[in-house]
Amino acid sequence: MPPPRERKLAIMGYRSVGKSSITIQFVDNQFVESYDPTIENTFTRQIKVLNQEYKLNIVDTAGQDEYSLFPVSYSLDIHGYILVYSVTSAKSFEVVKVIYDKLLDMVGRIKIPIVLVGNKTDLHMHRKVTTDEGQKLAQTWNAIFLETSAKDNLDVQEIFKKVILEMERQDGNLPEEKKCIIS
Ligand SMILES: Nc1nc2c(ncn2[C@@H]2O[C@H](COP(=O)(O)OP(=O)(O)OP(=O)(O)O)[C@@H](O)[C@H]2O)c(=O)[nH]1
Repeated sequence: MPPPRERKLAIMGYRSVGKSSITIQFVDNQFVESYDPTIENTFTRQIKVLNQEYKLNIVDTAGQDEYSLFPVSYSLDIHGYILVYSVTSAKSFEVVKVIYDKLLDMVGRIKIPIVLVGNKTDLHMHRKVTTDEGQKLAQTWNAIFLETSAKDNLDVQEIFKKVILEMERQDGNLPEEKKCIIS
């Protein structure tokens, strides 16, 4: 067995979009209904993707708004980013765009593994951001897009698998997706 590859991820987004809930659902398989604003927490979980073990260190960051300075520490030694908004909050969708722009400025690289996540899909009646809007934004970033519910544990694991695959792809360890096959 090859040794686990250690990778560090940051999960960012506006306040109360479900960053901690996604992380805790992934690490502990549980959902907490109460709201406790995060300052900063780091979680660890090992996960196997394509026969390779990964030790993920996940930095659950404090909620940001459009005026927050992008913390310099989140631009160093982070292998991938999970940018979260809530499908019930148009404001959180606007803020995630601002965070993305700051991220690009700080990191100074065009190619960064990013997964854009629209969380809280279980709250159908309160939806303010359509799937199409999320998908289009991710396309402009060349990022991966997922809608999730941390409450229902819907596609939460997928976020972390996708970010690992994207890291490996950008490192040249996976073949580019074939868009067109001519035989
Ligand atoms: N219905 C529903 N509620 C959710 C979901 N995810 C999170 N919540 C709730 O939303 C509130 C905020 O969740 P957190 O996970 O603390 O959000 P956060 O983004 O970490 O918040 P900050 O630490 O302030 O940045 C809590 O009351 C959660 O229970 C979800 O998928 N569905």
